[in-house]
Amino acid sequence: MVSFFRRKKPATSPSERRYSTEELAAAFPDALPAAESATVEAEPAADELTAAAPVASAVAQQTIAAPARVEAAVVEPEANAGTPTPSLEARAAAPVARHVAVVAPAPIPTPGPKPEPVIASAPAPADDLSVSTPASTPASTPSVATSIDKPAALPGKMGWRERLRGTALARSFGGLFHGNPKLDDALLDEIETALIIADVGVTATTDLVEDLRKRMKAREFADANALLKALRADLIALLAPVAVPLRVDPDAKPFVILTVGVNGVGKTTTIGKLARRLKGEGRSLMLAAGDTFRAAAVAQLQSWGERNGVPVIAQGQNADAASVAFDALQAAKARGIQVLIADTAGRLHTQQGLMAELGKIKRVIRKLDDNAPHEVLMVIDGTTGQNALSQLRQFHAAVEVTGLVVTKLDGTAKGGVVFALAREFGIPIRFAGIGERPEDLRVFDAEAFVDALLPESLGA
Ligand SMILES: Nc1nc2c(ncn2[C@@H]2O[C@H](COP(=O)(O)OP(=O)(O)OP(=O)(O)O)[C@@H](O)[C@H]2O)c(=O)[nH]1
Repeated sequence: MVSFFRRKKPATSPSERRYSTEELAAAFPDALPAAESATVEAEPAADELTAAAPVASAVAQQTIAAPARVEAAVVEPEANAGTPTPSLEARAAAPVARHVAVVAPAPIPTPGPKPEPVIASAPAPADDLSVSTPASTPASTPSVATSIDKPAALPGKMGWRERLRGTALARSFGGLFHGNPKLDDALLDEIETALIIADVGVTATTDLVEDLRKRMKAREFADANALLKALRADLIALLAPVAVPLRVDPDAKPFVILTVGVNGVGKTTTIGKLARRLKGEGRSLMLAAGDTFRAAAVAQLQSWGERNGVPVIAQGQNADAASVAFDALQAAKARGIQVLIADTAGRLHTQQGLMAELGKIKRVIRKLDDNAPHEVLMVIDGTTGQNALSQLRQFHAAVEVTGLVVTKLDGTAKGGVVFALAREFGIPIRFAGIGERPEDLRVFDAEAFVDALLPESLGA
């Protein structure tokens, strides 16, 4: 680890690295133009990729204006006004409609011709989850509205590389392996630095680098390219055990997914994307608007549900999140829904009272189903770095997290925290968020992720 303090800079600064059209063509000989490639291997909701149609400017304006309209759509349940909330046991026997506001699904627009791409001048507001397909827009598949100034991710592994190119790890490795470096200790020191700076964590980094050093000394690598291949295999081996996709148990009626995480990590957005994916797989869905702290979060889900034909159970702002989840589960059972996704308010892992509330949500829904929630999905912001580890530790202690979504890996993420999470917890990473568009929620693919961080070969 001492070597971390005595190493030189890569010969080429990662930020200076540019890829020519020829280099890209050579790197991706099989790549099709985005419009032609509608299918992605290992991506169950391949239909989402076609839903990535660029959004027309009119739609963009509608989206930005949406919050006002959405606010009006929040329905306060009449039964709650001035009436004391009955005990959960009493409510278990009572008709669902007394307590909940169910947003009736709107008819699903039929897919039509794609609008011409128009680049919006400004990104969408931070909490803009509402669907960007107003009724007056030429029919196109509704999408969760997010920032609209970025091109859609390209399908398949190429999409990963495109989106993760900006991460610290990808830039460091790009610089390091550019121009056939010598196979020596200095190269290993540089790799060590890159991994530590990218938040892979000291232990994981030391293990990786020392293994490579031993093999180098044993003359296992003919050149730096062989070392790069070995590094790739080691990184994939670290992630492979956690690349376990979410499996919806058809016997769970409904399969309940409880989403948790700290503020602003992308929970509500992820729910929209996930709901879209599950719906695309032909499952019946219901959403529970359990983020009762933030009125906009309730409105986001309601608006999204309305436009996508997905019922949303909501109560007023500041309602008891456990009560919302309970009502939703009761309603989902009554309707024979296959998947219920419950949102929760973002909370800091250090806020003991709020963390305890998560445990309460779990206990309350277990009054209706001993096995619920079937998945406690924690959303982690990939830009958080090592703090993500303490977040997961606390949430896991409170609600026993069963799956992770690491979002914003496309942004200013360093990329390494995914390895640190995998190594320390071994909890399945179900999805990776590599952009703000619906199709950018990808089933986590260890190979695609590692390949997006490493150059394809020396000199690439
Ligand atoms: N670049 C990028 N942005 C993302 C991704 N996922 C979510 N976001 C953005 O993150 C921001 C916050 O998302 P929300 O869904 O509102 O976060 P939240 O966790 O529900 O927030 P709270 O309700 O405050 O806890 C939004 O601007 C999203 O568009 C991703 O994978 N990449």
